[in-house]
Amino acid sequence: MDNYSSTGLRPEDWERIVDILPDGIYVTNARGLTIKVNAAYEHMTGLSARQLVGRYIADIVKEGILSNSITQRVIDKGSEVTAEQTTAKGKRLALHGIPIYKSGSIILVVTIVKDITVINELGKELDHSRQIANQYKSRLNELEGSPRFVAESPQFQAAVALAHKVAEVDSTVLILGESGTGKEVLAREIYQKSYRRDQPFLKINCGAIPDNLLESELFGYDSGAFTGAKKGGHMGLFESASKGTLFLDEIGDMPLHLQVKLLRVLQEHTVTRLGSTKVIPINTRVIAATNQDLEQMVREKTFREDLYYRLNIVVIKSPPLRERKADIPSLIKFFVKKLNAKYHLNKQLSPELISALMDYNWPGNVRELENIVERVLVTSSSDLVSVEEARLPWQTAGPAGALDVAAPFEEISLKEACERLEKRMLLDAARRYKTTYQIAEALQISQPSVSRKLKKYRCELPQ
Ligand SMILES: Nc1ncnc2c1ncn2[C@@H]1O[C@H](COP(=O)(O)OP(=O)(O)OP(=O)(O)O)[C@@H](O)[C@H]1O
Repeated sequence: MDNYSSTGLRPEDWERIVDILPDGIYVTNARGLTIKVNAAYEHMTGLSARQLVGRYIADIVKEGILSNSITQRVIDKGSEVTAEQTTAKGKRLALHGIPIYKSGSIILVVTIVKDITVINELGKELDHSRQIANQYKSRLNELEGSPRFVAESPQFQAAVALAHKVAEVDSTVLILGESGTGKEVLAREIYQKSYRRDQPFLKINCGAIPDNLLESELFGYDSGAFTGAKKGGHMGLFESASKGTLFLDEIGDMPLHLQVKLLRVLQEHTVTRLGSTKVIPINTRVIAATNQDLEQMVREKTFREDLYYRLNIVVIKSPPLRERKADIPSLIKFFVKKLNAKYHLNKQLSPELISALMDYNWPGNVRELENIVERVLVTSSSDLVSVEEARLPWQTAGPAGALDVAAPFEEISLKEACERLEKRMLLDAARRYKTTYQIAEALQISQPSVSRKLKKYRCELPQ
């Protein structure tokens, strides 16, 4: 019993089925003699079965009826071949030629033809719409007069100018500065001004995730690289950000063994997934940032010297807010506008409050200012918030025994006031920095004085 009779279908039924398929079908024997073309093929190419069936494909091409033959290539190669062609009427066709074997020899070649004109057009339209959307987005930002950040002081303007300059080239950039000074803002600005702005910007905080996870996040892994590895593997951030930009925040926290791998990626522009030997070329721009003293870390051998020199080519310094107070009023305006919109408020800070904010030395930099403005806006009841209503943390006695400037002067001695202020500043710095050397630098006193004072006030550095 053959297949036809077992399914109850006769050869002419198969012919009909082939003719109602939406894809074009072109069938030849092993020597290229055309056996069958279906109706969809005729429709797509404008050729009739009569012109083709019973004729050798080589002759059809010779006569210029078909421009080239995928069938011939399948016969020559002995395996599947795919190609794209444009017809005389401008239709875009995708062709897939498949050899059918019997006892080790080709008996038939079947070519499936799909009309991809519409898909191509849609793809082009989508790209075009995306481009227009992006243009409108940036135009809208300009028109709304909503800059992405504030750069009023000459110090921060210089950092932004350098960011714009290096945006044009692909070099690796290192951004240095205390926490909360706007290192990420600068990294995003480099990206926004680069030709990579329509590609991804990915960010990872090297200090925030465990070492083994950081490794697979950055470099990816192959299936079977370790127990629990995802089937099919996992693309790392270097690969995902290819053509785009990868921002490596807190680079100083990257463990030494990963620093070696990072250096290799930066030098060779290739990445090798964990558990694999395949070398994958990448085109990822790297921007790194840290608030740590990398030079000191190199001396202490916790940061690789070769990587440091590789990263140290273009360095942008993000200055602390206390060194660029000219930015404070504009930053306040910027945050007030943003937060008013976010919380549907219509509040302003009084000139006295703004001047009190100007007087503070901002150990937590712009992030601290942003947080305080938010707290002041959401906790106050008046539309014009006064200094008293704002209850700024450094002006009210906190649990750490902060100096209460609102308290009547006669209640405490000058010595006590100085000590309270000293303790408060020291506690603040101890929360922010990891070593007594960093605290000394921030407070501009010697390291032995820091150690002595920490002991005096029984402060301990976080482990
Ligand atoms: N010049 C600026 N204009 C407007 N907002 C700013 C500016 N600089 C910083 N900010 C805001 O302050 C906050 C902290 O900035 P950012 O995250 O860039 O600092 P950072 O130096 O990268 O901090 P960290 O070292 O802790 O990662 C963010 O919310 C950011 O939007």
